[in-house]
Amino acid sequence: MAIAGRLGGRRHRILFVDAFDSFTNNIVGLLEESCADTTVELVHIDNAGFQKTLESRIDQFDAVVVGPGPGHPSNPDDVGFINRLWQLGEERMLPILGICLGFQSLCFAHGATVEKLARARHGIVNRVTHQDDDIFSGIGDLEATQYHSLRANLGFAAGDDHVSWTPSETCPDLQPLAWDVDDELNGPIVMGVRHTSKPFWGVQFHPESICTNKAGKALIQSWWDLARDWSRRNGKEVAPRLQEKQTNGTAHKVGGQSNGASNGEASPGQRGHGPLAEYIMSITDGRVSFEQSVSKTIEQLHLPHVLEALGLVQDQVLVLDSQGHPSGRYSIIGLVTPDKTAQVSYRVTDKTLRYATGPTKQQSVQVEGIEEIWPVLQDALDVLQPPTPSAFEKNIPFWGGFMGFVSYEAGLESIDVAAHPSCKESALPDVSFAFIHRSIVIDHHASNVVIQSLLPDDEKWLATTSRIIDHLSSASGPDEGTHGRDAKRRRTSDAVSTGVSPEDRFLDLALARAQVTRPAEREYREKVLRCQDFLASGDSYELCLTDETTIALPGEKIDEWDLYKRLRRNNPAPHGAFLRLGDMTVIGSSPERFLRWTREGQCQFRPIKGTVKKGPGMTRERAHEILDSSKERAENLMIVDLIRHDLSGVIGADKTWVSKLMVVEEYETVYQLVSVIEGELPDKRAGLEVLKSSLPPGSMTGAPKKRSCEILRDIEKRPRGLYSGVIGYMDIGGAGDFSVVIRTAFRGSKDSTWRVGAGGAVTIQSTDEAEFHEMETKQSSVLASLFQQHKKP
Ligand SMILES: C=C(O[C@@H]1C=C(C(=O)O)C=C[C@H]1O)C(=O)O
Ligand SMILES: NC(=O)CC[C@H](N)C(=O)O
Repeated sequence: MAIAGRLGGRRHRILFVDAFDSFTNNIVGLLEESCADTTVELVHIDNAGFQKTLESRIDQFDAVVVGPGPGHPSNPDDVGFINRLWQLGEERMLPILGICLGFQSLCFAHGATVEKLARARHGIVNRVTHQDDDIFSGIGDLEATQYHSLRANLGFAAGDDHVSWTPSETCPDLQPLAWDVDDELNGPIVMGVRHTSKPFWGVQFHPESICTNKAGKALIQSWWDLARDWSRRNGKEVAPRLQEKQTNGTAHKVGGQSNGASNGEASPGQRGHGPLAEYIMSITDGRVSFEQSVSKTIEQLHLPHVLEALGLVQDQVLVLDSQGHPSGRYSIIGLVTPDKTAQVSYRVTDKTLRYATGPTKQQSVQVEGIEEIWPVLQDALDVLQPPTPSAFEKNIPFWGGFMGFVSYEAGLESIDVAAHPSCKESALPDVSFAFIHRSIVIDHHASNVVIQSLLPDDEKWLATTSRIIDHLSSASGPDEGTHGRDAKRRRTSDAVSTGVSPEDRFLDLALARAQVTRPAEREYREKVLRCQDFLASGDSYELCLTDETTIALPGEKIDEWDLYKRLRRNNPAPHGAFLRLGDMTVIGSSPERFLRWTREGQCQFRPIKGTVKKGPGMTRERAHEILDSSKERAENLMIVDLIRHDLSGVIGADKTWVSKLMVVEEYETVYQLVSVIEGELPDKRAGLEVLKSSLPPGSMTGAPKKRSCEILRDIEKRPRGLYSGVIGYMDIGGAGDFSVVIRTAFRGSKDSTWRVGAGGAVTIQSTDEAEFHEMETKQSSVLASLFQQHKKP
């Protein structure tokens, strides 16, 4: 076996062939971890350059791993050049391991039919039966995750209900090595094979999944040992190359351009400072003040009172509001200052970046043909980095910087999926941020408030703001923003004592004339069934189907702030948002954090997948029982594996871990299943790179992400816009925090129609009826909150 000392820093090379799966980087990480002294290099199945010179390029590798992916091995678009690998001549032969689609393609090339399962197995964790032989030798009991719709049929006699360990007449060259024998509906499914004379192996399951037990890693080690043995015996050892080891799990890309998603490839970055950074600096004549901040302890502070007292609710403003939810700690108010606050926006349809100060739009600048907006934002953050961070309250997550949102379609752009053509009709921005100099951060746990400004000579504003807040905290009543046991009682008493205010009466009058258009049940259920056709054919493992409800209020002047206060009162959630930014107004109460990163370099995703509605007869215990079912767990597992892939593509699999797997959390109207995926960033700038590389949020797409988004676009036939995007901030100190835009209403400032998206993950185990009701539950958690003065007890 290769030992580091003998190799003297030289490394073996494994080629990973990526069929655009969403678990690729997890496999790359597992290979790096399991195969000593090895570098993994990645090529996409459609890489034209690589295909042209495949034979000579393959010679430079010790082994190949052919990965999973959507589709069927008989479809050239799904497998690209994979089928050619099984035809390599004697002189080019090398060890190859196929995983899932790669396994199916091995079987297909050797005589098997690849057919649909009676019921697809996505996110199912099950025992794999093997004979402790070949690559399964010494690995112990194997529990493995499966993500497949198709099966390889090696041609054992129909009706044969017991497994075979010898080749069949149809596939004489393939020896079965493992089976899943527990699925009554599908019967025994072959889970592993080896070629009887060539160094080809394949497994139907996913050894890299978070729910595959440690035998998954042992299997990869065992394969690598056999692969190395074969190479030695056949005089095929490639001289190990002298190479830098890359971060585990972030494979080098081979062979130049591919037609696929960027998959975490580093963007070129900019030399010097770009026009946006210069522009923001010019607003303050190149001066930035970092030291002015006032911190005070307050007992009771009601966020709406702060905004109202400061006169912020009628103009442009950004509020990230934890809405008094026990798990939300901070609320952040970003102030838009006329002629000082740069507002930056970008639309995917015209690829034009626009920026201006404040709503006056004087000095508006347009930059066309923008390739990527992310380096432009990073550049501006770099310029404004505080030189002496110690002058700031360390615990305050936002010191100043960009606050705003990114739409679903901007996320599609980053994975190279074209938006639905009707997107062209929308005038709304896909990326919109304001560079916030003045902000107020309330820490509801520590009961303090910090008033901050990055503007030079801003003492007067700090003093005035401070005085107003002082006055409020001494005068205010019970606080919605407090947490802990009393929070709920206080909220309720606050609500009850409020009675019917004039604002509420005014809102009711306007809302009574609203035209609400909801998704039609029949059509939604048909869409669920269409999704399931794609799940059954192997094109997707999970599809987060969504639709939109519209609330048209033609001719009605509605107070958006009053509407928002209703939403936060009736449906509080930790990631509330009230944004009046550029041409958009947003009111939301999202329960889901997307991604947060700290200045110290920790990052965290918190996907929600699995929802149970509260109601008569639904106890906490019953909700736990339902959320513990294989359907709900499968939904969640797929997203956890997907996010592990997204994150490790940037920071490496060895810096990525899952700290919570499928825990039940309670919200106002639903119970949800939540997981937490964490990582360690190499530097401050990596936060933005992780954000960009992980959009759109996996919990809103399904897996594999790219193919699933294409399918959803063609089924949903509408732009999702801000819904399914993210809202949050990136601060100058290097921290960031974004929530997933769900349970949210938004509209363009010139539109009289509010849009409220809602949906849920469709899996093969879903029923169209239940999916429709899940979508309705989520949609009505927003609608009912807007239309009712107070939530019915
Ligand atoms: C699609 C929505 O929610 C997403 C889907 C969930 C699910 O399928 O259980 C849960 C939370 C969100 O990630 C929505 O709220 O509209
Ligand atoms: N995970 C996979 O590679 C899936 C392979 C194939 N598309 C199937 O669904 O069976």
